[in-house]
Amino acid sequence: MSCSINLKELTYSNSSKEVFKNVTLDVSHEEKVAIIGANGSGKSSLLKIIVGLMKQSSGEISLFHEKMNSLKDFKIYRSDIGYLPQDVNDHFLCPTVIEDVMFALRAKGEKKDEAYLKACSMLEELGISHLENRNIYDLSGGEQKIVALAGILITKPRILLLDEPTNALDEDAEKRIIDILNSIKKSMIIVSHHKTFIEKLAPTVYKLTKEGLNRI
Ligand SMILES: Nc1ncnc2c1ncn2[C@@H]1O[C@H](COP(=O)(O)OP(=O)(O)OP(=O)(O)O)[C@@H](O)[C@H]1O
Repeated sequence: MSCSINLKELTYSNSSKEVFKNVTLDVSHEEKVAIIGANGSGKSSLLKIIVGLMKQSSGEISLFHEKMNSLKDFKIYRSDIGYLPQDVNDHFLCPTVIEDVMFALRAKGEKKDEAYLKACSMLEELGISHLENRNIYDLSGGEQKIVALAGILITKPRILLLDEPTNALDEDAEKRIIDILNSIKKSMIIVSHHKTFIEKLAPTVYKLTKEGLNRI
């Protein structure tokens, strides 16, 4: 089966310690994989490394069978990867919800009317139409998380890397996110501490420790 993401013996050390080593993982086309692990085990760092925001200490990353040797290589695939950070505070580029969700489509050259209609339908699908004209920085943490997800899903990336997507969400919002993510046929890596969420979404679960990534 074709692989979207291949990680080979990744090691990552920050300024004070080795965070993890021997991380090897293949994520197939349309496969959904969850990563769990203790606080500080390096889950967020691993996602940032896969998306090219941080650099591994050693080891190899391939996206769509292309080896990522430099930032330039990651740039080629930037629009193919939808990355939802754990903390979405710095993620937004526009003041209002609708403008922000439309932003990536407008940047790709889509006409304003078409981008608006697509953004409205995305907000509706995620159950947040009522937030359309709200200032993003007046929203709650959970509301901001869903808006950030809307801005990612609307661009239809080939891979989704989601860091704690249901953190701070209420039960209804979490259920909507599970239904939507289940309906999306894409490769995904989902980092979460939320057991029931993972069980409903990802058949393959790995645990990250400083010794490596092990399937559980
Ligand atoms: N900006 C930073 N500067 C220095 N060290 C950092 C920074 N961010 C994270 N770390 C450290 O790197 C290690 C891995 O952090 P990371 O956030 O990747 O872990 P995590 O598994 O995602 O944790 P959590 O489950 O708490 O979100 C931790 O020891 C953390 O203290």
